[in-house]
Amino acid sequence: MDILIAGSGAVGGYVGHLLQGARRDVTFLARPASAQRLRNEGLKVRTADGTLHQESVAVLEGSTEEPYDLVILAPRASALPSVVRTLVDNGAVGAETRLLPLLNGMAHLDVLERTFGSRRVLGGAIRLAATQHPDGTVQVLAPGAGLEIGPLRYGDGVDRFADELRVPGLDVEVRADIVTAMWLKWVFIVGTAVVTIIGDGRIDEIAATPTGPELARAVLGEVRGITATEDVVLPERALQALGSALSDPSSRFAPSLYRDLVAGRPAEIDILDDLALRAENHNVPAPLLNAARVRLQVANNRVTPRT
Ligand SMILES: NC(=O)C1=CN([C@@H]2O[C@H](COP(=O)(O)OP(=O)(O)OC[C@H]3O[C@@H](n4cnc5c(N)ncnc54)[C@H](OP(=O)(O)O)[C@@H]3O)[C@@H](O)[C@H]2O)C=CC1
Ligand SMILES: CC(C)(CO)C(=O)C(=O)O
Repeated sequence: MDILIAGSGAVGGYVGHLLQGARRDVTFLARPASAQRLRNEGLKVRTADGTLHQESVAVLEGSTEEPYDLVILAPRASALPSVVRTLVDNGAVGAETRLLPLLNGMAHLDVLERTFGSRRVLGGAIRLAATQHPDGTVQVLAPGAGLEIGPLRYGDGVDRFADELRVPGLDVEVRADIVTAMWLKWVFIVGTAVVTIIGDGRIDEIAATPTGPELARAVLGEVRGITATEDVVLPERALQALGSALSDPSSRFAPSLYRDLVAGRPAEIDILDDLALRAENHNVPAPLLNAARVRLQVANNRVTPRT
């Protein structure tokens, strides 16, 4: 199966490394500077045990003669439009190609379905903690990666792709309710981001303060209020688990949005913006979500000044 991975950053790079390690046929779609670096230096991945893996990888140049069987999308939300344009222009997506987006959030699904048609788009959510250093090295921060994949509107062939992606290091689960799984992952990242951005610390540090648990409860309340107006039913058990995760005194967790904020890197604020927009559209108050957005936007404006 020919697999194209669009984006060679933390997610795309690590998934590509795992797939290539299991001899899957992987090619990267990258912007010119990253493509050049991949060709010159190979893909560099430092796994959670500290080992640096450096391996040569195939990089797509120009257009392709044959469409790919599977295109894995791993850019940040802001880069999706340019990735989509490239995929349309270079012929990588054919009638039988399936697209598997691994972005956080849900907004990308509309873009992909509108551009490529619903039949080609699968649902996906990846759990991993990784980041990309300025020299291109993908740094895996914690061992283990889990991928949930499932049909969005059309169920044909998901198992075939799941089997291809089931490689050592990537725990793949097929979910009939992938939309719910994607929502749960989204509210997990939003909830943990709002708590850690406002509290300015890891979950355990915030939980240890007198009013940390109250902040966690208030954030959960906001998330409940927003999701209650959406076309998705999130299981009560899962929402309770989110509540526990937001106030777990033993959790050293901080999501990538907070890690980026602390490291002075541009953070993927779109993940919060999309949920805030849904709240606004349904007149649901979201003061904590909006407070976190202010802090993140101010920080983003400093590192990526508007032109
Ligand atoms: N990091 C994590 O632990 C997790 C992230 N996610 C989600 O996965 C998505 C990707 O995140 P992450 O991997 O961290 O982001 P990174 O910033 O590490 O990687 C994004 C990659 O996309 C590339 N890119 C940008 N524009 C294009 C383009 N036009 N064509 C091809 N490639 C392009 C960038 O290349 P360039 O070097 O040229 O800028 C970069 O390599 C996000 O939605 C994130 O929320 C989900 C789970 C965990
Ligand atoms: C929540 C988590 C760690 C799951 O992979 C994530 O997506 C992120 O921090 O960006």
